[in-house]
Amino acid sequence: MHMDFWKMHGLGNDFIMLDDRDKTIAGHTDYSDLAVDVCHRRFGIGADGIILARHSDTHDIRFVIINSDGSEPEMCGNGMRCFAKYLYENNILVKEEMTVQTLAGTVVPRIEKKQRGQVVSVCVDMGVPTLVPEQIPFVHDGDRALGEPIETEQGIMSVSCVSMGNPHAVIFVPDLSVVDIETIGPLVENHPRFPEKTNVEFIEVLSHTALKMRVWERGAGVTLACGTGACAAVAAAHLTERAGRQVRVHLDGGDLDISWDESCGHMFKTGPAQTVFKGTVEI
Ligand SMILES: N[C@@H](CCC[C@H](N)C(=O)O)C(=O)O
Repeated sequence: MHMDFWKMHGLGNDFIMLDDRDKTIAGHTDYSDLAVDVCHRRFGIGADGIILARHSDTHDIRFVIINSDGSEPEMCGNGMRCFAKYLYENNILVKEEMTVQTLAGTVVPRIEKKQRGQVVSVCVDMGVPTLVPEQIPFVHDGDRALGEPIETEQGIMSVSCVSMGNPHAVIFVPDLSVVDIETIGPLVENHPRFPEKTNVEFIEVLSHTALKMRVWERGAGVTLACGTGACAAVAAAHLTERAGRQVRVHLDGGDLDISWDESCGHMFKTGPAQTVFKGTVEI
């Protein structure tokens, strides 16, 4: 079977976008195996994950993401901006604002900027960050979520556990350039206190309005950016009085603007979405 795809990225966090509204891909392959195969950087197309557009009975559309290791997370912030652009430019959903069903609940991307009919920037209502144990699977030591000490073979570190629908462990560091992400990232991701594993964000606070972040993603390893992670980092930074509510997060792949609305409690994330190439692959 031939499968059409768009290869897209949001700040270098890259995805293979698939239109699976009629579930034509099902029956031809297992989705988890498909993700592992096509995301492979040498034997496949290469990506951090695949994203499927599916029919929804309750929302404009349903969003499904599968990490490059075949696991299915609840949400993806950078992928959501690509998703809105993919739907809009493919005439699947020509709406400036759309309601999207995800495993993390309803997410609302709004197309911010277009150039010559093409979407270049999207603002996503990412919902409300939470620290409650039911939302962020973490074996709590007491009732803290911020600055929780966990022990790894690299020593004791303080993690702030934030859910954006998917789990995040935010670690504040004085100097990001000396952090060994490839070693510490997987130790925290797979730490027994995170029964569903976790994404791990390393944050250097630059000012009250700017954070520098590098990320180790659950199911994908080091990526150039993570949208849900940037929101989790701003939540943790604000709640610990390290930052305000309007913050620019500098990532390896570029910048995201995060705004945490005080009245509704929602986080809004604005950034670019880009198409790399379009193609067809045999599965
Ligand atoms: N890169 C994404 C997050 C993708 C899912 C994550 N790896 C997980 O397993 O939760 C983002 O931009 O949010």
